[in-house]
Amino acid sequence: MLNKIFRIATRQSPLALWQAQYVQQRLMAAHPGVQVELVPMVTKGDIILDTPLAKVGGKGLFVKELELAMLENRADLAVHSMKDVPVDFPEGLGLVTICEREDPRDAFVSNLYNSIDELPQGAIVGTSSLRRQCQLSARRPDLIIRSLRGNVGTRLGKLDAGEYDAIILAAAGLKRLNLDDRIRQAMPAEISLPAVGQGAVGIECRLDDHELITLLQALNHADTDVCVRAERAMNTRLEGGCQVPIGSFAVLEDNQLWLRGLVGSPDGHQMVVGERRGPRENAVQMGISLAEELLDGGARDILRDVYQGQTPA
Ligand SMILES: NCc1[nH]cc(CCC(=O)O)c1CC(=O)O
Repeated sequence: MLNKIFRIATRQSPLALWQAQYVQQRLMAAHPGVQVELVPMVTKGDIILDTPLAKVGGKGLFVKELELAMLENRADLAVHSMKDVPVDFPEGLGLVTICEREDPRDAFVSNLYNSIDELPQGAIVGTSSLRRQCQLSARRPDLIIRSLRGNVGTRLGKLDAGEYDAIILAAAGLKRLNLDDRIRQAMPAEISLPAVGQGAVGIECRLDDHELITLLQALNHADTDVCVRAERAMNTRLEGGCQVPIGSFAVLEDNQLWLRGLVGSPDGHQMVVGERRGPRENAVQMGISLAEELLDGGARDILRDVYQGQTPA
């Protein structure tokens, strides 16, 4: 029996707290005697709420403060939605565990309509995700996409106040917060290819904390881990930040990995898609080769347009 306290740095949105408490409970249940505390923090991403994320420096805004706390030994681990974790980590920190994935799909949420296809001409849909906007507009060019930020409760509040006819949220967040009944349509990957890592929770810590890393292995979910690795490998090879609509989604079927990828323009006019099937051992290689196929198939031009001249190799 270990008598040790580990500290989880966490944001304070209901979803972030749910995820931190989930890891806290699972870690204590797996290792009797281990104590786990939460260290609640405020990040820049929580403060800047009025601007689309792509414009204020991206998803890293939600993790920097948590990473600093670990580097300065004010906390030992951080729990992230894998979707929000940038591809690079600061020196000394790394992603050591990926927990079992919740529903990876995007959820169509509305008080009036049951699916995107039911929306009337010119309906207003709330999302600040370029990936969701791209795929919605490709299917329904008539829709008006309006920005939507804030935590899950805030976004639902804006829908209920009548600011939108429908909004798109991650099914995983709604399910974790017991808001499943708000989901009108869990959108299949064919309609909305999810974001890299969507629905999965990952754990970051100091790479020299061998004791913690060993304890965390009990929470790792091998199948989710391999899927998210393939998705992240694709994203890394694309060198796409969050200014580009990118979807990447892997599933396992009898130990065969099926990885699908998408790069598009925000208006949905351009969309490059591809897929790979192969043994799970090849997850990372499949992600890289799919990214290269997408780049050659038009994604390089889309990325170039977005970044104006900074061509990925
Ligand atoms: N970008 C914010 C964010 N990060 C993770 C989730 C949901 C849970 C998940 O994907 O793990 C959400 C909300 C949303 O996209 O609706």
